Amino acid sequence: MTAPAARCRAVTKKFGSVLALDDVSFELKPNTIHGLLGRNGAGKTTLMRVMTGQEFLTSGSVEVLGETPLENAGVLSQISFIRESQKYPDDYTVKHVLSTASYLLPHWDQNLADILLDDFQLPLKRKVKKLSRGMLSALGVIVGLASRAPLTFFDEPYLGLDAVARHMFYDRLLADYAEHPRTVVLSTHLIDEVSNLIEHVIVIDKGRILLDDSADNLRSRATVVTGEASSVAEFVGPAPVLARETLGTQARVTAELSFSELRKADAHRGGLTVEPVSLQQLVVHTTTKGAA
Ligand SMILES: Nc1ncnc2c1ncn2[C@@H]1O[C@H](COP(=O)(O)OP(=O)(O)OP(=O)(O)O)[C@@H](O)[C@H]1O
Repeated sequence: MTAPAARCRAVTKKFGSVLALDDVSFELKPNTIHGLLGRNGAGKTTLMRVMTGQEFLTSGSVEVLGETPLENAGVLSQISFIRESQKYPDDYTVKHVLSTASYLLPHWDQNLADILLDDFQLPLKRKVKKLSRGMLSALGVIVGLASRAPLTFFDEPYLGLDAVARHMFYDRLLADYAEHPRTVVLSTHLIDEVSNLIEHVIVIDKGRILLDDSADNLRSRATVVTGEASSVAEFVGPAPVLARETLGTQARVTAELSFSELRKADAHRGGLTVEPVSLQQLVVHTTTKGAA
């Protein structure tokens, strides 16, 4: 079995009386794009800070690439952590940021950085403090991608990016990842946008892991059934219902039924349509249930 890229064991992190992480245990799979999903304040950033050696733990242990990340220059040089609130020295230009990153990150690819600079049309000589919000996010995205770090964390990297730029980020990430597989953690609230990108899903709520499974497994957990209400009810049977909408005699029900070809054929005979549940629906349902 291949070693995990990182592993948290019973990690608890308290900030005074705030329990940000509560007995968290999970692994990051090597060469996999993970979605780290959860509501505001769920603990996503804290989890990434813990894994990148920026926070001391209250209890538990973290291993990254087989070692502790805390004050471990060797491990930290293999990690790229991109977040919106990144601070740069006051007089830094875009060029300074890129040359510092190229110096600190041994897997840096300048050719990729140049292509991305052109894609996102970032002015090399402009001071970072004069960049627009979207340009600042684009700079983070460029550093994160061109670093080609074996372990790359993107903490909501899209803030301020318009839809075209966000999709450019997703496309470039996917294309570069296909050629240079690595472990990626993407924390985002835009679940629908990234659902084709994410291979493994981790959902955190109030500092606890609620879901930790492959995106394919999750999608097959539930099915959306649409059609005449009584036929839908008959088809769904006793399966737990996650969501229900009705419009006149029509119903659209999301139920814990695995999505299969067999069910699809049955549904068609009954004049119903069936679709796999979307990741977003599943995450919303899981976190609302967790909050209840
Ligand atoms: N340095 C800190 N001091 C005190 N409390 C903190 C600190 N950092 C985080 N917290 C608290 O820990 C909890 C988790 O915060 P965290 O930033 O990890 O959430 P998040 O999932 O990243 O949220 P968002 O999606 O809103 O960015 C929150 O209640 C937050 O207020």
